Amino acid sequence: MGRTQRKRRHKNLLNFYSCNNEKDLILLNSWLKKNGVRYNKKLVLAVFSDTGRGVLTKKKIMAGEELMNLPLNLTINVTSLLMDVVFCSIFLENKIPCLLKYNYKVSFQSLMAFYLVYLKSQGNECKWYIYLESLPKVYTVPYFLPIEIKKHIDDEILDVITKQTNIIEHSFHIFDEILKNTLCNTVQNFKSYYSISHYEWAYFTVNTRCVYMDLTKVIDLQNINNSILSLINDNTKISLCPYLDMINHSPSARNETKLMINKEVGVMPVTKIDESIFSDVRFSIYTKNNFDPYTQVFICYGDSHNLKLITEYGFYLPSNDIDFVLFQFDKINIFLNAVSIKLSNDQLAFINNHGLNKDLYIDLRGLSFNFYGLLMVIKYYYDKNVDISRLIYSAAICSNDRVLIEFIKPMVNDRLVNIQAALSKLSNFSKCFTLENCTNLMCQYVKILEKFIKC
Ligand SMILES: C[S@@+](CC[C@H](N)C(=O)[O-])C[C@H]1O[C@@H](n2cnc3c(N)ncnc32)[C@H](O)[C@@H]1O
Repeated sequence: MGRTQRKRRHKNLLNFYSCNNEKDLILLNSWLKKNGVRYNKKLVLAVFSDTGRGVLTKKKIMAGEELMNLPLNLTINVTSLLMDVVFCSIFLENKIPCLLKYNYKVSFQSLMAFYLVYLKSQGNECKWYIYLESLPKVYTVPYFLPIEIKKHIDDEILDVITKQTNIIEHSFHIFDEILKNTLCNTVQNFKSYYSISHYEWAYFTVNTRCVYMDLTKVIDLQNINNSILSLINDNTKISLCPYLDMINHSPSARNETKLMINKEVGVMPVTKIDESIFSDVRFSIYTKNNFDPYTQVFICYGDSHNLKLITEYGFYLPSNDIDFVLFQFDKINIFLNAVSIKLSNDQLAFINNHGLNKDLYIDLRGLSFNFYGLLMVIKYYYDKNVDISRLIYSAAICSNDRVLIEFIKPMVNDRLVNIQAALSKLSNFSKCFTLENCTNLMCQYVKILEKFIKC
């Protein structure tokens, strides 16, 4: 090993420690191997100072290399729920016709969460016990912040939490009623284990760890009327994949997944699926990046702006220049009324038809296209010298009309002052990781708005 290489390795070594001694992870590794997981020999689990637990490579990884692949029956996906006879009988043997009553009423994510609680309630008798034990015990999403802190965090963060709360409470109660009325008498443990806190944990396990998995090539999900899938109002394309879900996110990572189907399994009807078929189907993930020896391996989870990362995954990326501050159309209207501007019906129709009531935000580059277009409609719609439709499309090229920017600055300033006041209130609470994520994002909002006001 040359001097530069030794130095680099030493520097990287400072950023993590290995998980070799952690009981849960040793058990997880041997359980996965026993059940047919194949992962790149260069990879090991480690704890990193900046991201926590993740995956480290001991040797160089080149773009195009497979990171890991696992048999489908070692993932928790839609077929796992459908093949679980006892779980399905909770719904199918019930005092209420729940498939009808709750037709299209819950998301697949909620159903997966309910299934996870069911698995968890089985303790060490569950096939997934070792995997379930290796999962985080708590999540750092702001959903779990105490109410007195939530009162002061920014509206955008609060909006997401409110939506999450509605979904979680609504689906929790539906499943609660189904469980209370089931005639299946082998789920007594589950009945006493099922609680809002266990359901919340399961919901965020699914939220933070699921990967996209499209099984339409192997199962036919069309005729689902008499199956538990008639409850769901979205698609089933998410899955929990042990070990793969140990890989952390980087916005610059690029990767691809694919289903590897060995023998001709055809497209199975929902009613005919059985476990043996799926040992011949494997799920594989490839990276399109190079990773140096003794560095962390990342994949990309999708959107990387901090509002999403904080509220859905519980972490914050510093110096993230894709962050933006949203302004709701309703709030802009309130500002307009305060400065004695009332939009006419024609203006409102134009705004609706052009979608100018959505995606209204300011980022480090300034006003979004829609925000700028909306301001144009407000200011120039009745100007006889202006063709408003043409003008809006010119906004894609040039968006620095001082009249429009100066016009909106008081509203932007109000927003800035409110965030600063909220930050000052939040500074009185004792620090915790989740609160810090929120205040970091709010400081980022301050930076964006100050830059806009100063321009
Ligand atoms: C799919 S899991 C990855 C493994 C996880 N770190 C663990 O300990 O089990 C996703 C979670 O990892 C954490 N995470 C992922 N990427 C991160 C990053 N770049 N920085 C900090 N935390 C990250 C977040 O808590 C996120 O909810």
